Amino acid sequence: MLPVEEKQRYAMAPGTVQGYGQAFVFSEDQKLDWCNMFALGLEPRYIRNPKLWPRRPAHFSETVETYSTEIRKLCANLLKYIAMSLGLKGNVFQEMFGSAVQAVRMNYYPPCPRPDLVLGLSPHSDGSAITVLQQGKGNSVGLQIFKDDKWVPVLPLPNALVINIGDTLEVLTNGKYKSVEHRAVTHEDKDRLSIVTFYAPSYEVELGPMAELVDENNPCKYKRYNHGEYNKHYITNKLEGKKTLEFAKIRPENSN
Ligand SMILES: O=C(O)CCC(=O)C(=O)O
Ligand SMILES: [Fe+2]
Repeated sequence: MLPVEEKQRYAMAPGTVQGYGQAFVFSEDQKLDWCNMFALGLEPRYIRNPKLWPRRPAHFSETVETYSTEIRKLCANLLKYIAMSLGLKGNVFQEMFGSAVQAVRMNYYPPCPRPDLVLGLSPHSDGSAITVLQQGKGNSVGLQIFKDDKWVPVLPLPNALVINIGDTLEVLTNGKYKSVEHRAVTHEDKDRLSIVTFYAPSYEVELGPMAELVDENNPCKYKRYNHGEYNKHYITNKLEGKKTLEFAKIRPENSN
């Protein structure tokens, strides 16, 4: 691990999400999560901030590059099969997304003397279409998903990736695929690392439920919006369950 002074060179500027630090902090009295994040935008190239790419360890950038190229292919493939599972053409998401946005976040959760008092990462759904999450080898259980009104632990399996559905896919599929609310808890004497890739449409794309998935039995639940605006809304609000998806919801009072 790099010394803290070196990590500070890559510090996350307030209101941004790239670099080292804690994202989603908006007030002095907000209870902070027990987590150090390091995040980098990867694709399209213009979202990269080269000043935030650490020079040490020597192979860091190359490793991130190789890993991300493979994960990008995986995301494109998963979306192809998700499209087919909905009876749609395999390439619909690829065509719709344009140059897909890809970012990586490494979350480090140090051991926490009072896991009962503080979360590693507050409950949220991801704003992405899909998220690929890798948990450190031999890590303790930290990730939990909210299912049937309960927090359910996601056991780390050796050599397995966790795939989470994000808000964008919920909107596009008009709720057929639902984004998963999740959080991370801490451990009294074990640390934990997760490496998380977010894959989403290009910022200039206009999104809304796909026409093929809307009919009289499945009325349109979400409005059309610009993905860049949604992303801005997402990163300028604290993590709070699936609250960010409210942005896209058609409210009963203006649904007709
Ligand atoms: O550390 C984890 O397992 C959860 C990370 C996560 O949900 C995120 O980075 O969005
Ligand atoms: Fe997440």
